[in-house]
Amino acid sequence: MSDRLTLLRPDDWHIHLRDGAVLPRTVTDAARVFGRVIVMPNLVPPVRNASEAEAYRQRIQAVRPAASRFEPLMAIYLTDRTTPEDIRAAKASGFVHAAKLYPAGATTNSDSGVTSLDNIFPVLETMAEVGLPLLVHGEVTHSEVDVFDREMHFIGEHLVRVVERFPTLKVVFEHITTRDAVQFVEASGGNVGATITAHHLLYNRNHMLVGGIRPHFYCLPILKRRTHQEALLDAATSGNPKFFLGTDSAPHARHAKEAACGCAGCYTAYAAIELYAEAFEQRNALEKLEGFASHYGADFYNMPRNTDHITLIREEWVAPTDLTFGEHSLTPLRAGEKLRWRLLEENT
Ligand SMILES: NC(=O)N[C@@H](CC(=O)O)C(=O)O
Ligand SMILES: [Zn+2]
Ligand SMILES: [Zn+2]
Repeated sequence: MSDRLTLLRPDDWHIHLRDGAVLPRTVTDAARVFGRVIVMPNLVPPVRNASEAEAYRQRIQAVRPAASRFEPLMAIYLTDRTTPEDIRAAKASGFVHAAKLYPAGATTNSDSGVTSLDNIFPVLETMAEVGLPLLVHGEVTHSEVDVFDREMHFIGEHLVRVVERFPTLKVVFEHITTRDAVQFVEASGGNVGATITAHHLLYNRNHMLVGGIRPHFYCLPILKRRTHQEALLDAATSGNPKFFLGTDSAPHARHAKEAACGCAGCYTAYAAIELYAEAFEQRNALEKLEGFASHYGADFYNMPRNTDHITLIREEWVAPTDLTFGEHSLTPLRAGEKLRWRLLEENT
């Protein structure tokens, strides 16, 4: 097997760059490899419309590494008060590429999210009409539903209805974590796709809970049992273009994760493509990585694929234990452990 892997430059279709003092960290790490990223809008307050997205985009562009062609693709955050006019303005902006549905209370900074899907049906109608994809954090929020079952319940309770009612709406089921989600996406039309994170391909809930509770593996949707991890690996390495790369790299300062009530989110942007390469290699499917990482997302969003390349070499290195994160520090996923692939910095 080759020790060198050259890929068309990948894109990340789901990332959290945050804001303010931590932007140099998140943007520099993402721009190392990714040509374009879909920037999640769950700031406080959220990015709700084209003008807020434009201001945020400028803050991101201001910290791009010199000479970088890194392009942030913006998404707006749907609330109960989003209007069809907001959608039309977002589409007309040319830099907003999606709208994100956070069920209120489902995850980090989702308090302003949608309380009932029926509230946004006129908005979804307009999105279908103008061709703005819907990105979904697919978990129900009722307290009586077990946290491990929240994604599965979301499919039957909400997603089936949305896909039936708006058959031309493009929908991305974000950061899927279950076999149920894989099967739903496989069975749906070509307008329905899904992103898969590196951490859900590499880990299951045992990694988080056996031998001690490990807060840096805690994210939402939460890591599931191994059989679900296997279903995600099957989907990602299948060559089915409905499944594509979205890291969900979601940094929180170390003190906010190593706490009595720790935040959800794993930081993978510093080594994202290297982690995906490990997952694909475990399946002897490295030849499927380029489609997943560099072709299918762009195709789904009707954007041109990138034209330049990156190269990974098989060479072990040790992940940092500590990254600067504004005035705080950050523990990345895999901190202090070996990684099997390394990015060759000069590109081909
Ligand atoms: N994935 C996470 O665990 N957290 C994300 C929010 C999200 O994508 O749900 C975050 O913003 O921290
Ligand atoms: Zn989410
Ligand atoms: Zn996310």
